[in-house]
Order: sequence, then structure tokens, then C-alpha cells
Amino acid sequence: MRMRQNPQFDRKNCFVPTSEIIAVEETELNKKQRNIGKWQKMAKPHAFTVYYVKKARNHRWRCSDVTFWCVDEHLCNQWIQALKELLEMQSKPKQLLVYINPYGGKRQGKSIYEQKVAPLFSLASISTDVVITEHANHAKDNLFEVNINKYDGVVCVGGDGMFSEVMHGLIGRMQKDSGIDQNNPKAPLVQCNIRIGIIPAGSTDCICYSTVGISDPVTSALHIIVGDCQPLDVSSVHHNNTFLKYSVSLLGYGFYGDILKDSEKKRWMGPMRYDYSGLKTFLSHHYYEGTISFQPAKHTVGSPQDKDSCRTGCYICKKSEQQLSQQYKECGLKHEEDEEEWKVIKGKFLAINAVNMSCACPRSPKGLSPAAHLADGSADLILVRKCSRFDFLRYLVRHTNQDDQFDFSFVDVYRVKSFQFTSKLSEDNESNVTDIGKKRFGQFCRDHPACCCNIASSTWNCDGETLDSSAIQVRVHCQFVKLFARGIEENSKDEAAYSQSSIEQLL
Ligand SMILES: CCCCCCCCCCCCC/C=C/[C@@H](O)[C@H](CO)NC(=O)CCCCCCCCCCCCCCC
Ligand SMILES: Nc1ncnc2c1ncn2[C@@H]1O[C@H](COP(=O)(O)OP(=O)(O)OP(=O)(O)O)[C@@H](O)[C@H]1O
Ligand SMILES: [Ca+2]
Repeated sequence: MRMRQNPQFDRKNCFVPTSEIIAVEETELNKKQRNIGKWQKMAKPHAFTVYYVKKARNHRWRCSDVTFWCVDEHLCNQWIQALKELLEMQSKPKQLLVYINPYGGKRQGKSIYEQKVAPLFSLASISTDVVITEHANHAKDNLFEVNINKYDGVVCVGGDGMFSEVMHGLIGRMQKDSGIDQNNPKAPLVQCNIRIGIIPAGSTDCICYSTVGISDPVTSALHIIVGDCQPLDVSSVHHNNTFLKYSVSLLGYGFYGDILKDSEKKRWMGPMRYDYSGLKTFLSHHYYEGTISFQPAKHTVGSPQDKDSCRTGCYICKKSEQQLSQQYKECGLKHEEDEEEWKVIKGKFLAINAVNMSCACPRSPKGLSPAAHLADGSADLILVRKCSRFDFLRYLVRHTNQDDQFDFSFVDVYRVKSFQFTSKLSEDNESNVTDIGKKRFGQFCRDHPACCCNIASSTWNCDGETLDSSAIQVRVHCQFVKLFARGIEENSKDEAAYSQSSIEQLL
């Protein structure tokens, strides 16, 4: 058996884990091919091609191929058969349900899917049912109706908002089918085992970037094809006994809530709306008073100030999950919630950010909390207290460089498994404060008109959507949904290998 590789990546040896094979196909040889190099001596060559994942720089994946030639037709067929059987044994998807948001990000979802993703799915013999959404919540509502057992996964083409829709549809459907009331904040929710794939075509694409390491449709399509599986923590958000939303990336009050609220009016600007509203919100420099109470995540050994980040096969995520399920077996959820301590912090905050993952995205490649874990059953709660505009800018700039964004006296960070927030305004309302001026929405502190103290509430930004209540109760559910991803791979080896091959090419 002889081998000829795609000349673009020609190297002496090529090792491909069978889990990263995309497809195996018999190859029809034309006259020209038969006359290439050593193979021209073969009387009647037979060949098959293996399509596989080629890892490039910065976590980017591409489809490459290698063709094997031999004279013995039977041997060639045996190889094809054996490799196909090997592929069958892996948990690769065969049937997918695809939702495309044609209006997400730069409005290129449909063409991205048709040009870059569909040909790869067809090469990998994946059948698809494709729905192009016609309105917001189309995908979510549809997931309550479809025969979900028919599919090995659901793919969303769009941004974080589109992922959120699909996740709400799937989780909601699971609870409905099991008779679980999502409005009960302590209900033992049923896990969602059907994997979700994200083809990034949105404005932030934070969930894709934080779970794959790059926002690239081809890379994501290949993670789906090879059948990767990455569990994700999900936070449930309630207002008293009413279910509001689930969150996987950012729950942000103050700065990110205000950016979102302003940017929703500017959807026509596309992804640029966040920069415009970001600058505007930065200049307005509003801070908000409130009380935050939280239960520290004692089950995990990690800390938000760790230097190491969550990577493929993360040890901290595995350990934390084991620890939580052990605790659950021993004491049950009730004991855990009732007995453990709550910390209470009152203050004036520019931003309150709770993140279930790093929230890395092209705007901030290390994210809001670089050491947050994808699947450790905890969220990082970041409290940015009232500070000067200049200090807040210094804090923001550190999201874009290597400096530590938590190393400021006005920034505190905690790893938590649940938290609650009430704004000063709602506390005052609840205690029947009769000052009418205070109750008027949007009014600024009358005693200090220039002090930026906004006595109105901000709104919560929940994965890019605003919540209706400012008073919320949040609980993290460990590894509650699964993605077609594998977390961010340690890339030092990749980069070394890449530069080695680049050097070889130069020589
Ligand atoms: C000087 C430059 C500082 C740059 C600081 C950049 C920090 C960027 C951090 C991004 C964090 C994204 C978190 C992800 C949230 C998603 O669940 C959600 C849904 O897609 N996206 C947004 O809410 C969309 C959030 C979009 C946030 C954009 C923030 C832009 C801030 C601009 C501040 C300008 C200050 C300039 C002063 C001269
Ligand atoms: N056909 C449609 N028309 C209007 N809105 C839609 C349609 N399909 C989906 N949506 C809604 O559009 C919202 C935003 O979509 P999406 O997340 O894909 O893009 P984005 O907001 O630009 O990106 P990001 O969420 O990454 O910032 C989603 O919350 C979804 O509910
Ligand atoms: Ca987490």
C-alpha cells in the first residue's frame, strides 16, 4: 500500500487519530493521476482517500486528504471496509437538525452554511433537516414540536442568541416531557444529552470562541463531524418563583446590561453596535447600588485567579463534577442549599458579571474571567465597584492584554455555585419608601447631579438578552448541556509542529 498526501501539507509522516477521520472514499483514478510518480509502474492501481482533520495555527481546523494506492483491488476494499467500520464505532452524528438565523451578525448565516458547512456534512455522509428561521423564537418553539429522538444533534448557525434559543428549546422540551416545573428554582432538572453544535455567524460568538478557541465555521463543522463532546455548566435564573432564563456565558448587570439595552436599538449597525454602545456606556459611567449574596463553590479546587485555564480534558472540571455528584448522593440538593453559608455584599457597582465560562471572544481573547471553567459547576462572580472613569478604562484595557484584570482594589472576584441580587431601588420599594422622586425610572441622584449615581436599576444582560427583573436568583447546574466541541486544546505542540513544517517548507 502506497500513500500520496495532499501536496499542500506534504510531510514525510502523517499520523491521524482515527477519531479525527472525516470520511473514507474509494477513489476513481484518471489517466493523469495514474501517471504520477512512482504509481505509474503499477499495472492497474486501486485507491482510496482518507479525509481527515488537519490542525493549523490558533485552534483552526481544516479538512485535508491522503490517497492510498495499491494493485490489489481486494486489499484496497478490505482497507475501505475496515476504516468505515472503525468510523461507525465512534459517536459521530449521522442525522442533524440545523437552524439558520439569516439575520445574525453580518447576515451571512445562510451563505456560510451553504458554502462552508453543507459540503463537509455531505462528505461525512451526515443527513440534515435544515430550518431557516423566520422570526425570533422560531427555533425554540420548533424544538417543542419536532421528533427530537430522530436526531443525533442540533446545530445552530448564528450567534450566542441563536445558541441560547436552541438551548432553551432543548432544555425546556426535556423538562416538559418529564413533567418538571421550571418555575421551581429548586426543581431537580433533567439533563439534556442531545449535543448542540454552533456554527459561528453572530456578533460576539463568545460561546463558540470559549469552547473551541476560535470563531471559524469550518473548524466548528469539523468538531461536529468528528462527534466531539464538551459538557457545559448552565445557570438557571429566577425571579422569586418565576423562571426567567438559562445562561451559559455572561450574566451582566450595570456596564454590560446597559451596553446591551442601548445596542438593541441599533441592530441595523450589525456587530459594530456593541462598540458604539460600549463607548457610550463607558462615557455615561453609571453605577448602581444593590446587594449581592452568594454561596462560594467549595466543591472545586480551582480559583478565578489561577494562572492555568480550562483546557481539553480539564482535570478541575472532572474532579469538580465527581465531587458534586458525591455530595448529591450523600446529602441531596436540599441539604446542600440550606446548610451552606451565604456571603452578603452591599455596595455601589459599575458592573456585576457572573460568567460560567471565560467569555473569551475576538474582542477579548482571554475573556472576562480567563481561568473560569466550562464544566466545573461554578460561575465566577466579578464585582467592579464604583471607581473613576480612568480606573475603569484601565480595567477594560486589561481584557485585551496579558495583565491581570482582577489586580485592582475596586475589583473582587469569587467562584460561586449560586447567588442572588437585589437592587437598592427594589429594596427601597419593598420597604415602602415613599420618596416619589426615587421611584421614577431613570432619575439620577438629586443631591449630586454630576455624580453618575443612577438610582434607577440597570438591566441584566443574560447571554445577550435583557431580563425583565433586576432582582434575580441564580443557580449553576454542573455539566447540564453538551456541545459538539472539546474545549480549547493545549496549542503549544501544535504551534511547534506548525512552525517546524513552515521551516521545512522554507528549506
Ligand atoms: C479600550 C478597549 C477596551 C475593550 C474592552 C473589551 C472587553 C470586551 C469583553 C467582551 C465580553 C463579551 C462577553 C460576552 C457576552 C455575550 O454573552 C453577549 C451575547 O453575544 N454579548 C454581549 O453582550 C456583547 C457585549 C459586547 C461588549 C463590547 C464592549 C465594548 C467596550 C468598549 C469600551 C470602549 C471604551 C473606550 C474608551 C476610550
Ligand atoms: N429570522 C429571524 N428574524 C429575526 N430574529 C431572529 C431570527 N432568527 C433568530 N432571531 C433572533 O435573533 C437574535 C440574535 O441572533 P444571533 O445570536 O444569531 O446574532 P447576533 O445577536 O448578531 O450575535 P451574538 O448573539 O453573537 O451577539 C437571537 O436571539 C434570535 O432569537
Ligand atoms: Ca463553570
